[in-house]
Amino acid sequence: MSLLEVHDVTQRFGELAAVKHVSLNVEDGELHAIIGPNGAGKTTFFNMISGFYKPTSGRIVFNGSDVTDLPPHDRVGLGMARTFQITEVFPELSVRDNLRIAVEITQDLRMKLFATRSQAARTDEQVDELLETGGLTANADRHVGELSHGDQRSTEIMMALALKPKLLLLDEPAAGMGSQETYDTAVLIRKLHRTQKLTIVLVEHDMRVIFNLADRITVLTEGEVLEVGTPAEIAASEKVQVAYLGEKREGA
Ligand SMILES: Nc1ncnc2c1ncn2[C@@H]1O[C@H](COP(=O)(O)OP(=O)(O)OP(=O)(O)O)[C@@H](O)[C@H]1O
Repeated sequence: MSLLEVHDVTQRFGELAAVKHVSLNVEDGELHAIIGPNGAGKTTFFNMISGFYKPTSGRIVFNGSDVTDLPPHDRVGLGMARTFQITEVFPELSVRDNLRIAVEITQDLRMKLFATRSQAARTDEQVDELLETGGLTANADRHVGELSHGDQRSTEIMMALALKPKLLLLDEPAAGMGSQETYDTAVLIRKLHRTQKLTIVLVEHDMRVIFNLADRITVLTEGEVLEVGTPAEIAASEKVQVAYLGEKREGA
C-alpha cells in the first residue's frame, strides 16, 4: 500500500478542467516532486491533495483512509501537513513562540489554562529540537518578521514538522529566494527526508532543487500527466524536453 494514492482526479472550474484524470502513488519515505509549465495544474492538484479543493471526480486515499471528502484540518489530524507558497507564520512573534504554538497545537494544550510542569518541559524540549533541526537556534528569540526569507521558510517548515506529519506537502519552498537561500532550503528538505525518513510531496519551479532532491518526479502539462520517473528518466525524456525543459531553455 502506498502512503498516498490519488486515483483519477479531475478538477473543473466551470468550463475549464484544470486537472484531468490524474493518478499518483507516493510510497512511504519517498520524496516526490510535481513539476510542469505555468498553468499546468500543479497548484490545483496540490490543493486537492491537501483538501483545499474537493475533486470534481476521483478519489484520494491517505494511509489507507479515503480522504476525498475530508477538509484540510481533518487531513492534518491524519498526518498530512503543508506549507504555502507565501510563508505562513506569525511575523510579530519570535521563532521560538511560533514553534511553541505549533507544538502546543499538536499536544492539544492550547485550550488548557495550565500545562503541568512536565508537559511544559516536554514542549520546551520539542521546541529546542525543532530549532536545532531547522538551523534556527541562533535566531530563536528574534521576531520571525525580521529574519531572512530563507529562515522564515525554515520556521514555517519546522512548524509543519511540529505536527509530526507522515506526509509533508511543500508548495514551492524556494519561491522568491536567492541562490544561497534556495540551497539552504534544499539542504533542510534533504535532511528531513533522509534523517527523519519523512515522505514529502513538493511543487517547485526551481529545477536545481527538484533534480537534487526528488526520488521521483511527475510532470504535468495542461492538467494531465505527461511523464513519471526518476530525475534521470525525466531529464532524458524527449516529451519532457519538448514540453518543459525545452520551453525553459528557450526562455533562459
Ligand atoms: N480557482 C480557480 N478558478 C478558476 N480557474 C483556476 C482556478 N485556479 C486555477 N485555475 C486555472 O487552472 C489552470 C491551472 O492552474 P494552476 O494554478 O493549478 O497551475 P500551476 O501549474 O500551478 O501554474 P503556476 O506554475 O503558474 O503556478 C490555469 O488555467 C488557471 O488559470
